Amino acid sequence: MAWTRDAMLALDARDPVAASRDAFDLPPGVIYLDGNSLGALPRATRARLAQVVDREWGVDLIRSWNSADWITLPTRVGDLIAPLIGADAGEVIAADSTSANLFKLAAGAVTMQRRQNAGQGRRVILSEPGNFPTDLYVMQGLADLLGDVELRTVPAEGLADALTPDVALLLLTHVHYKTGRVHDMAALTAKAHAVGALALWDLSHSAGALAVDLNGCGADLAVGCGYKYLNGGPGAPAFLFVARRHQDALHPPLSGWMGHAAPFAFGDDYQPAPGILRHLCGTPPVIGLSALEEGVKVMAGADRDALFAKSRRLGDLFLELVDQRLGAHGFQVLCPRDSARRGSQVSLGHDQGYAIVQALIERGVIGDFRAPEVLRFGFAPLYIRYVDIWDAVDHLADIMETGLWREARFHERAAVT
Ligand SMILES: Cc1ncc(COP(=O)(O)O)c(C=O)c1O
Ligand SMILES: Nc1c(O)cccc1C(=O)C[C@H](N)C(=O)O
Repeated sequence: MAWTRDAMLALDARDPVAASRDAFDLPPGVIYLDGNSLGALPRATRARLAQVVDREWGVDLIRSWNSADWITLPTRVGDLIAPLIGADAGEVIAADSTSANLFKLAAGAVTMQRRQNAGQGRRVILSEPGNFPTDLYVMQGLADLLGDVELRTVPAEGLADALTPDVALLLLTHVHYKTGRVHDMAALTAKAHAVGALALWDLSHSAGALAVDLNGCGADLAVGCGYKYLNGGPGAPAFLFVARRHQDALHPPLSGWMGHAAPFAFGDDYQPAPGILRHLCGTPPVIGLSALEEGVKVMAGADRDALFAKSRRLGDLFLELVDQRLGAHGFQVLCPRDSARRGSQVSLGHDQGYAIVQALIERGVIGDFRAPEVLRFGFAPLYIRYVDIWDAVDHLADIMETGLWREARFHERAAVT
């Protein structure tokens, strides 16, 4: 079917989750297709931060750890995130960054495997080339630190066969940040378990974007970002998940006082807290966690089936419009066309990708560019409308037809892309 702008407006009029856009403060004139990198600002966050800063910090000062319940923020936010990723209450905590959490869980998992009989001879952390850089870098650092551990990377198609009895841990990003491709979490986790390995999933591009069922898939461990689809704000705390069955045996490598069983007893010897709490390290970042709590609340209050169905539809429509309108301009589709195999993003390849993205941003259509030549458009289903998809592709077609992207100013590279 040849889509029209009016047809998109009609889809918005019938969209059961359209009203969730009102929970956000979006700048006028901007089509924001970068919520997969930094989510938009929820309206409630402004008031919450004013309350935290002006009242809780400004007036009540240190008393707020108790009176405003600052101390339970990490577990409270973790419990709010849990249903979004198929986890139970008490299995998720909000803490640190995704990079730090990757280290904490991978180090905990590998050393746990070593202590257990099944760990004899297991020295491989298996991942894939082209995984998000921090995932690979942190594992390289961990391998260096432990000395007898090797990071092995195998392309996606070969991962199932590469799960051999020397593997201690499978570490994968569920939705690939560049291509949007989704791994089969259930099948790969089952294969990992069949050889005695554990599975650690990076859900940075999954949480709040598509249905995730960690416990349904038997996943062992997971991490993910708070500032993307969970709308926690720039540098928001991340989250981590430890399946209940591993919680007693998994020792945190960063054995900080906030993960102690009795932090305010101030004893000399470390005793891990029971359950998920032991994965806290230092003092929780209260302002960041308060913002994250507001972001997650918006998602927690929405109809997630409708939301995730909308995600898939937005991506499908974007691709249909690209096929209809951009055929002559040298774009390649780099993401899966099947929405069941794709996260909430579309990735296109073009050798002038950087300049094209800059020209789009100047028009108020904010996507992003990932080297060497990927244009990435993320669809945060809470606030992206069907008509935004039409308008974004319309601008893209115009930029290509007029050759606007050729202007020299669009070719200068910024430090952060
Ligand atoms: C898949 C993935 N993992 C980890 C990160 C980084 O986590 P952080 O920089 O918050 O530690 C990102 C994005 O920055 C990501 O896309
Ligand atoms: N965390 C970011 C940052 O501090 C600056 C710029 C971008 C980011 C990102 O989140 C990148 C993102 N994870 C990606 O998928 O490319």
